Amino acid sequence: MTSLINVKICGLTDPADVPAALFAGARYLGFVFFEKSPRHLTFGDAAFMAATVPMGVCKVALTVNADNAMLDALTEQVPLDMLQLHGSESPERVVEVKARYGLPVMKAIGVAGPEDLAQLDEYGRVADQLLIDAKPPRDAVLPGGNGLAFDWRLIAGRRWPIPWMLAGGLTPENVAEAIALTGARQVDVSSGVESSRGVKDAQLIANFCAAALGEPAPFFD
Ligand SMILES: O=C(O)c1ccccc1N[C@@H]1O[C@H](COP(=O)(O)O)[C@@H](O)[C@H]1O
Repeated sequence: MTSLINVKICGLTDPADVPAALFAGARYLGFVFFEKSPRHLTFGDAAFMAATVPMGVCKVALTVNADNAMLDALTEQVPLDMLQLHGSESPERVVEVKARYGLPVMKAIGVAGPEDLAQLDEYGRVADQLLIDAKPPRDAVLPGGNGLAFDWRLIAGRRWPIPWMLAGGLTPENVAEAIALTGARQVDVSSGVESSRGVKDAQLIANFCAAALGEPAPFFD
């Protein structure tokens, strides 16, 4: 039976992370292009990993306030299926990026309180998907990928104009509850499937996907 939940494993750093995520059932793989991140990839390393991803699995490039020169080089050198904009890109910039690269755009929105929810409708008019993440602390180096959750009750029962993903502090232990509470059909994880910062763990990836998909987790010896 096909599961109704799509999982994105974000921040792959090792070529072995690709088969680990595919075997676990991930439908989206995220590659980070942000130098301050421990998951940052060179275009060459990302192209090598992306070449091993079968058709039908979405290869997502995560960027933060990237300019056209950076995105030109990225899209020329790495085969991609989607751009994830995880900075303070305006709705106008989302429109511009979509038109310039011809790729679907997923806009990340940081949520901490009810005052952050108005942007969901605004970006819902221009993006192809929304990614709802915890708003980073004021002094955070990274605008995401911090392993922080937000109060999921803020978005429970919401009507969404376009497809969306839930992210932020998800783990194998809490993802089923997060799905049940928010009604998310897509979930995104980075820190929660790492053995140390920036290092993905095949068992944790399998546990996360199994928990999201409502299946028993395989055990790797
Ligand atoms: O993962 C990163 O290093 C990163 C860097 C800059 C912006 C976003 C980043 N990650 C995204 O944040 C979500 C949530 O991460 P976490 O599970 O809470 O660690 C992640 O899935 C990425 O989409």
